[in-house]
Parts: sequence; C-alpha cells; structure tokens
Amino acid sequence: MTLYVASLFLPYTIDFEAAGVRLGQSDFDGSNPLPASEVEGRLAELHQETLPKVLSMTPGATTEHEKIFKPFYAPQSASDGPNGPAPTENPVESWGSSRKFNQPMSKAAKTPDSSILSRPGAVDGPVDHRKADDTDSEEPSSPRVLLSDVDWVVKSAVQGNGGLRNAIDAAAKAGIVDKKVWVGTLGMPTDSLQEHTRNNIASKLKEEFESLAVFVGDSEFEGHYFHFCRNVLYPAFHYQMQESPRHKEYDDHSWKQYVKLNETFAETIAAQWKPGDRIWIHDYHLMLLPRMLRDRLPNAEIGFFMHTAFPSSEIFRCLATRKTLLEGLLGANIIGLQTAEYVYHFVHTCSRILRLEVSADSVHLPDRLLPVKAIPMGIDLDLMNEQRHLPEVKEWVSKIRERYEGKHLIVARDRLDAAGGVKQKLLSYEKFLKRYPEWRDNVVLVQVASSSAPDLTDLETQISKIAMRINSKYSTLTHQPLVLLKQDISFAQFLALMSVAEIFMITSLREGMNLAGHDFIVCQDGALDASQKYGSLILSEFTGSASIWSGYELLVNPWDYVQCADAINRALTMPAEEKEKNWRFLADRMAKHTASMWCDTYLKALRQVYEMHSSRELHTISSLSLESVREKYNKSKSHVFILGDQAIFPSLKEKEEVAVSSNHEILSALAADPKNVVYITSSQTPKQLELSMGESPNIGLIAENGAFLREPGQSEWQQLLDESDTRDWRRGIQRVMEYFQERTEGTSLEERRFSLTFNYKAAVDKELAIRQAAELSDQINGSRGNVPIRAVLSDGAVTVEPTNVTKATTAELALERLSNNPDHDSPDFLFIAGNTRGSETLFRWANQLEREGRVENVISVTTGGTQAVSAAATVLYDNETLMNGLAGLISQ
Ligand SMILES: O=P(O)(O)OC[C@H]1O[C@H](O[C@H]2O[C@H](CO)[C@@H](O)[C@H](O)[C@H]2O)[C@H](O)[C@@H](O)[C@@H]1O
Ligand SMILES: O=c1ccn([C@@H]2O[C@H](COP(=O)(O)OP(=O)(O)O)[C@@H](O)[C@H]2O)c(=O)[nH]1
Repeated sequence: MTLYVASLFLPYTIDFEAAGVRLGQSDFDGSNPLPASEVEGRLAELHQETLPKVLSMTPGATTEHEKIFKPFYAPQSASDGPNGPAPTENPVESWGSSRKFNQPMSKAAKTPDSSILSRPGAVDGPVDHRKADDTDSEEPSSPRVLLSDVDWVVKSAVQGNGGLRNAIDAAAKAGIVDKKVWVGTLGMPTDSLQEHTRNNIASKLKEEFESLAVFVGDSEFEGHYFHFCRNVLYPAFHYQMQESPRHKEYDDHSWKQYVKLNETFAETIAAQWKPGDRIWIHDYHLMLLPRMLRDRLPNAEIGFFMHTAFPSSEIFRCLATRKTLLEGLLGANIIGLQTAEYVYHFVHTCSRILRLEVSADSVHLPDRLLPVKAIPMGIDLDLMNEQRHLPEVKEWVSKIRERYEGKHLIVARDRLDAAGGVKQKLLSYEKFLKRYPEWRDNVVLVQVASSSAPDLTDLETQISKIAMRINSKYSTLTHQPLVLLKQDISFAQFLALMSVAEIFMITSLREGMNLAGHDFIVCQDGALDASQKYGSLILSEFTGSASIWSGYELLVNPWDYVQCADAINRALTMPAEEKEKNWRFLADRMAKHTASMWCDTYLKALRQVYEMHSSRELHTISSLSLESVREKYNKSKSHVFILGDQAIFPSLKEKEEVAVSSNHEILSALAADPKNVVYITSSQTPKQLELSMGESPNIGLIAENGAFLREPGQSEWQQLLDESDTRDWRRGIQRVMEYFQERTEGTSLEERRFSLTFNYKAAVDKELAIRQAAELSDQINGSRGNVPIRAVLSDGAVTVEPTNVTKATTAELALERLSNNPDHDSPDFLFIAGNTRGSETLFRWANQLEREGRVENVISVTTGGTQAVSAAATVLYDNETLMNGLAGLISQ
C-alpha cells in the first residue's frame, strides 16, 4: 500500500552540470560532436551569470553591518546533496533562472499581454510545438540538444513546501507512513529536455527517490503557477484580492492552464494507483485534483490539506472560478485546514456558493458527509535540533554575536509581498524608535525579505523609502537601527540569527500557519548560545500559528503600529522569569502540534472517514435477509419494533390508500402479539401523527423527532422537552426566520412546540429561495455556539430542532422502561426501520446497543429514501418487501 503525496513541487530537482559534459559524445546526428567549450559556453549563458554575488546595502545604511551575511545562492555545502535540508529559495527566482542550479530556461510562449505578467526568464516568440524527441531539425547549439549531452544529477530542491517535506519525513521515521511516493513537478522548465532525458530522470526519481515526476509544458506551468496561483489565488486567500478587469484575458488563459496542470497530475497518479493505495493532496495549487481523481478512481482514499489560509466567503465569492474550485475539493474524503477559523470559512463558503447543507465541521454532500477538520501543522523538533547544531550554524552564531555585541537584536524573515506585512513591521519599528528613544542606540532590526514577484516594485519602493527614513533619522556613525536584506540568506544563517536574537517578529497580514515562529522557539532554549535564551516571539494574530497559542501576551494586530511598538518595548523590558514563562507556554503548546503528530492525526482521520464512506454507501450495505429476521424473531422472547412513519407509509397519496390501510393492519396485528412492542417515529406533531395513524391504541408513538412519547396502550402524551429548554433560542431564531421569510415571496414559517421550520417549496423565485435557505441554515449553524440546536436544510425547508432530545434518546427511554418492567421480559430483539435523517440517529444508537451487547438481536434497515449514506446495517429498497417481511413474522 503506497501513500501518494501530491504537492506542486517535488522535494527534488535536476542540476545539469556543465562540468560533467561528456566530451565528444554528442549523439546529435551521429557525427561532429560539439566541442566541450561551446557546450559549456552555452550552458553558462543559460545559467545567468549576471547575478549579484553580495547583498545590496540597506537603504539609508550608515554602517556595513549587513555585509557579514551571504546571499543564499552563494555556493554552500550543507544542502548540495539530494538529501539536504528543505527549501528556502524563492521559486519565482528559481524558475528558469536558478541561482543555484544549472537548469534550462523556460520555453513558454509569450502570454497574451506581456504587461500583465512580467516573469523573469520569459522567452519571447511562439511555443515550440515540435515533438520532444524531434531534435533532428534543431540547431546543434539549441538548449535541447545541449541538454541531451550533459550529465545531470538529482539535487534537493530549493523550492516547495519545506514544512510538508519535513513532516512527511518525520512521519516516515516514526513509522506513521510506510511506503510513500512524492508526486510533483521538478520546479524547472522542461520543454527543452528531450523525451529520453525526461524518461531517464523519471526512472531515476522513481527508483531511487520515491518520486513520481509530473511533466507539464513550460507555458502551462507558468500560467498555472506564476499567474493563476501567485497572482489570483494566493493574494485572494491572503486578503490581497487584486483588481481583475486588467487581468481578465490573462485570467481566462491561466485558468485553463491551472485546469490542465491539475489534469496532468490526475493522469499521472491514476496511471500508478492500485487498490489500497492512498492519495494525499496538498495546497492551493491542486484544488481541482481531488474531483479529477475521484472521477477516475471512484473508490480511492483521497485526502486534501490546505496549507495556506482559507478566506472568508466574502472574498472567495469574488473568484470567477469559485464553484469549480470548491467542487474540485469536494472530491476528497476529508478536507484538512490549519485552523478552526479556516474551517468555518470553508463550510460557510460551500453553503453560500454551492448551496450545500453544512454543519460546523462538515459539508453534507448528496452521497456522503464530508468532514472538514482543523489540523494545525507543526515542525519536526528532532530535525530542527539536528540542523541548528551543524558546525556552519555555530560559526554563524559567533560571527553574528561578535558583530552585534552589546545590541538588542530583533530578527524577521518574510516573503516580500503584501501579505507578508514587512511594510507594517517597518512602520511599527519606526513608531517604536519614536516612542521609546532610550532604545534608539542599541536595538537593531534585521529584516530578511526575499523578493516575491517581479511586479511588486511599488511595494518594494515603499519599503525602501521607509527603511531609508528610519536609517537616516535614527542612525549614528556607529549604529544602524535597521538592516534590510532584500535577498534570502541561507537556512544556516537564519538559524544562527534566530539563536542570537532577543525578539523574533512576525507581522503577516494573513498567513496559513508560519512555522518560522516555531523554529524560533526551539532556537531559544539557550543550547547554542547560553547568553541568549527565552527570547520573545511577537506574532501577528492573523497567522494560523496564533491559533495554537491563543492567550499568548505578545499576539499583535499588525495594522496597529502602536500596539506592535509597545510589544517590542514590552519584550525588551520583560523580567527574565516572565520571558521564561512565556517561552514555556509556547513550547508546551507547540509540543502538542509537531509535524509527525500532524501527519498521524490527518492520516488517521482520513482512514476513519474513508472506511465509513466505503462501507456505508447504500450500494455497499447488504440487503436485509428476511429469513434471518425470522430466525432471530423466533428464537427471542421479547421483541421491540421502532419504525419510521416514512418507511412504513412512504406515500399517503389517495391512490395508494389500499396499501396504506393494509400496512395499518399489519402493524396492528404485530402490536397485538403480547411479545411485541411497536413504536412509530415521526417528525410530525403528536396531533398530526395520531391523525395519520388512525385508531391504533396498541402502537406506541414518538412525535416531533423524540420530543413527545405516547406509550402503547395509553392515550396521554409525555413531553420530554421542557418549553423553557427552547426559551434561549426560540425567539431569536424566529426573528431570523421572519427576516428571511419577509424577503422571500411565497415562503412560510411553521412553528411546532420544539422546532421551527422555514418552508420554501412554494417560493415564487425558486433560485432566490434556495440561496436564502442555504444562507439561513448557515447563519444559524454558524452562530449557535453551545445552544443544543441545529438547522437542517432539506429539500424545500430549513428546520431548526433540538439536538439534546432526539428519536434515539426517546427510544432509549422506552427501551429502558421495558427492561426495568418486572411484568415484561427484557427485550432481546430490536428491529429498527427508517429512511430519513432522523432515523440515522436511531441506527447509530442501534449500532451502539449491539456493540455493547445490550440487546442480543439487533436489526437495522434503511429503505433508502433521500439518504444515500446510512448507518443502518442493512438496506431494503422496496417498502412492500419490508411490510411483507413484517407480515410474515405474525403469520408463521
Ligand atoms: O510559494 P507558494 O508556492 O505560493 O506556496 C505558498 C507557501 O507554501 C508553504 O507554506 C504554506 O504551508 C506552510 C506549512 O503548512 C504554512 O506554514 C504557511 O503559512 C503556508 O503558506 C511553503 O512553506 C511556503 O514557502 C510557500 O511560500
Ligand atoms: O532549509 C530549510 C528551510 C526550511 N526548513 C523548515 O521548513 C519549514 C517551513 O519553512 P517555510 O519558511 O516555508 O514555512 P513557513 O514559515 O512559511 O511556514 C520550517 O519549519 C523550517 O524549519 C528546513 O528544515 N530547512
């Protein structure tokens, strides 16, 4: 059994080593091998030699502090092998112009309007549609011919989700994941590769690196990733929705590429998948993949986890492709998100946009219940401890410590995009220096800000201006309060910085999780630098990480510059014991959310849901054997029948009156046997139920979904809920319903003692009514808090009903009474039939009785109805067969 882990980028990529060119072995047309110098020369061009070798100075710099740092792409040893640490380099920078690896440039077609998307390394001119192996017609110096001649090696990728990679590795080490296969792209342009090169790469990755390479065209990748993911989805998910009209043409174009890339993933996985294999899809790049796989592999176990934030439905509804994106996700067996807030947004969005019934943690699909769970990601503590003890990190610790001797160091590292909140941080820092002049000469903020997208020059300019202002105003000849590194640094330098820093500051405006904060906590145990421990984390409340640390005193609103400035001052002046207390609080909470626990929790939840889904779909439930019912009935002494009115009288239409009356006769005869006790359950009021049951004193009745019970042989109803139980919610719910009813012509409200119903079957505008009903049920379920009620959206109605008294709780009461009745044998045969959502509570109760062995013979049967999934043990689609079966028991 294999676990396929699908994520846009594989943890590996390919480096074409110019130094490894096979001299004179060019197989281009079989003769005239290319001279090695020419090959190397061309590859050097491809490699973009023009990149800077040192970090540029901070705007307004007065000292040379930053010069001790090295840009990330400088040659380094630790991560050179394929098993090096997880990625840090910015993907935008790497694609087709990697600073670290020798890789082909992109051959993507120029897109509709170059002003819309100006990515680095784009090649003008038409797409090369020639077949991948058709190099005969190419110039000997073309990149494809050259690349077929050089050696390549697999390297650890510098892009992708480092947290995910670490988590899966940690889970594998802990034995949580057995056989796994990564599925993803190489994160580099591949159009230039010949087919045989691609095949060789794919085989090597498969055989030696547990990886399934997905090859997509360069244009496709660029449209998918650089435009649709990074310019449309990512900003929207992080509340930085961009104006669309200018992008419209390009949006359409890149959406097609988004679809195409997801399809290529689906085909690649479907071709390998075998029964028993599991598929775990990651992040917003692959939102269509669950549905595409479900269509191809209806019985597969498919999970989806969203690593980024999930926005409010107010934002999500602005996306032109909102429906398709959501439907894509709903193909999974379970959806995982980082926080309870994102879960809320997700289910609310499904209700609003797809008009699906939802509850706080699930979406009700026609054929199954889709759980939506908050499972926050964490880090691998062991790996972090290993990484920070590497000699390289220790060297950096000494260098940085020496350089910043006597200073209080604040450290930060973010992607330089709007959501990263670097601008807000610098403004807060400026405010801090203004409000607390005593710190001006001895505090330094080192902000690492790796450039994100090429079209963010506006933001970069603004940030540079603020940096310039800070440094020109508050610097002295020997002190520079802000070091702004506008390039990434190596992970070793970052770990060293986190180990010597007094404060780590995260001011993201929105961020799925942010694991760097977790890394900082580990680095602050003083193991590496005894003189610095228990430093303070200042953390934006808009990160997912804030959810696991709720109540922590230094959570800030990044838009509140005064609060952030005060938080810096507080962190600098906090007594040592308070710092330690805070640190322990963060470390303890974090220890409950490690990377391997995240995998374990998610995969267990996926397995549980999958088993339920695959065993409970009606077509997979076995049919009720009347023969075995008879056998159990005959060998037992005391029988209880609990029958749903809809299963017994599926239709009360006139033409079926004959059938109705014959069913009445069967029930009466069944109840007449002293060994039998019969109850009919219903959502109807006691009055309505009595009316439809006619004269049947021997039959017990359970009305209003369990709120009322009339025991067999009695005429009095017992009320099992108290009016005061509904006092808390009734008036409020009624007002909300009235609001909707007044605005939706043709709808009506129906009041029962313990439930309220908004009926919209007769609405004038059906479309509007469906929207309103979804909105109503969503509003109620979203705001009910601890009140024991739920809104149930069904075809034509929204009903709000209690959850503390149900058909099952009332059936339990009836059963208990029978068991405790000295004049009655304790029931040893329980038969439950039903076909509505309310009957499901009875089936679950029956399953529990059976598990606990409280009743010897338990039979539960659904007759389908509108339910496509059921907790019942057996199914009978035909009501007549059920009635005949019951009739058969008494006529023996
Ligand atoms: O750069 P992208 O391809 O757009 O991907 C976005 C980021 O994905 C990963 O971060 C996300 O997952 C992290 C772990 O669950 C979470 O902490 C973070 O908040 C998410 O955004 C990846 O680690 C980042 O490098 C990517 O930028
Ligand atoms: O070379 C690296 C870079 C990152 N990471 C880890 O990968 C995780 C995710 O890093 P990233 O910056 O992508 O995550 P974010 O902070 O956005 O959650 C962090 O826990 C890092 O410790 C790593 O182990 N090696």
